[in-house]
Amino acid sequence: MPIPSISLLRHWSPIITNLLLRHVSTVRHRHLPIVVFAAAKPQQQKSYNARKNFLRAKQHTSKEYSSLAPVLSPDDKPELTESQAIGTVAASQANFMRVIVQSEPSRSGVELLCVVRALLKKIKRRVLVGDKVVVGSIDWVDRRGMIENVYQRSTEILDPPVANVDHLLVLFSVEQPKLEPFTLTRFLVEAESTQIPITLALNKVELVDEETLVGWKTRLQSWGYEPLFCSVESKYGIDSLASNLRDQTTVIVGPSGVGKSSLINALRSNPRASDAVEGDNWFEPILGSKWLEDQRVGEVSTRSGRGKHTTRHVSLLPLSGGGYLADTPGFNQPSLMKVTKQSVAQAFPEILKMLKENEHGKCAFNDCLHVGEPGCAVKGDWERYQYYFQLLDEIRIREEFQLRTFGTKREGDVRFKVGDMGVQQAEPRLEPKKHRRQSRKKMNQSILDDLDDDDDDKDLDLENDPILRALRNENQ
Ligand SMILES: Nc1nc2c(ncn2[C@@H]2O[C@H](COP(=O)(O)OP(=O)(O)OP(=O)(O)O)[C@@H](O)[C@H]2O)c(=O)[nH]1
Ligand SMILES: [Zn+2]
Repeated sequence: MPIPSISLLRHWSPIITNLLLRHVSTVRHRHLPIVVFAAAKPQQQKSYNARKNFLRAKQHTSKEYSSLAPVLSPDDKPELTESQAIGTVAASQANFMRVIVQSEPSRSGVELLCVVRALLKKIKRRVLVGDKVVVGSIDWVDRRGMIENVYQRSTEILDPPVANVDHLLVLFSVEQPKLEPFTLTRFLVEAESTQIPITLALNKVELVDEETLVGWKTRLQSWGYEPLFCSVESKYGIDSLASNLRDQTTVIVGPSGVGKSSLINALRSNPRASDAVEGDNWFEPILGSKWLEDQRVGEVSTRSGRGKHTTRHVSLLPLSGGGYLADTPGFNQPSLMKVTKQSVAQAFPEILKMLKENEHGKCAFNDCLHVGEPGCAVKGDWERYQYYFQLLDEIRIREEFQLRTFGTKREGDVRFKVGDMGVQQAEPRLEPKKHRRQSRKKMNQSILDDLDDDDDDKDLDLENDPILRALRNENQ
């Protein structure tokens, strides 16, 4: 069984270049404009940068999985050979992925350093941290393997790119920095728009008196949230947070300085959670693996001053009690890119409650924006109504700008790409479906043709391979 090695990367590069060239010429052929944000007026550019690509999550529908990117369904249990295993991608670095797999027969977790199968790259199937994958060609001694296939994702957030996140922890501090209700609302609206379950926690509670905390609790309850209080400093509330995160993949979201890194470290060294040491989530790391080390709280200021162009590595840190925590506290500026004028109301529990309690269960107009239309079920006597107005206005301005610039206001119609050096680009989606199918057919064929030359696919059962079968089927 060959061990995937760095020499494989050399082998892939002409294929990838070839694909890139093919892609570029397709775009040119259609005379479609590629709009680059840098070309916007300074003011527009600024507001767009500020709204940069934050926490956009996709809830996948089966439609989004074309046969060009076939995935294993969550219930698939492929028969595994001795050199295959199923695992979770815990970190990605350059061309390697660190995958934690269950090794047979001991069933304990083992870290493997993996490359991604060339075919997956060719069909542009991105493997993300958090993905559940099938690893093959495993060398159990050298801890090497190759990612052969990916399972369907339940969710996908894009900044940082993590698959299968099933919990968002929105963390703020009561003081240092002071809890600011509008900023908190922005983060909550962004988090709600992903439709991933949320926990709201307030840190640094040892800095304020009991009365202040009770005040916040009542206030946040009226917003529809049940906040958890904690202090990394005094260890207050860390145990209940730990049990809240158990067995889930959690991303911590919150402004700079509230204590996200500190909390991650505290949770990972929590003695209560470590009762389960060498239990559920224990695995054997590769000697010298650095990605598992503690978050440096000292790195805070460097991180908050992090340039847009810096590459960020995301890793999922296993919690000893079970579950994972994403280690990139990267969400400092909610962009609200995924939120539309019509959907922003869905992110306010107060509005949802008023609609539910209304005798008709809705407003008189289906497209009611709840800004005083006749027959509107949303009444004005609630604290965050002004914030709702403010956000609605901001989103309206963005949608109008998109309409002028891209000829579409739906975020889903514009693709955002982080190009070289992190420059953000947007381009309209390629519209004509027929054309797309045509070129996809050609691409499928060229992938099938290319396969004969691929060393790393030689060991696979090409006849029965699910990905290849799907490509062939589509071309029939
Ligand atoms: N008083 C007090 N300070 C805390 C507490 N938790 C964290 N801190 C301090 O708050 C500062 C910021 O903490 P970090 O964990 O780096 O904050 P962060 O949210 O990761 O910040 P960014 O990395 O900039 O997003 C550090 O000086 C911590 O020591 C707490 O419970 N009480
Ligand atoms: Zn209404």
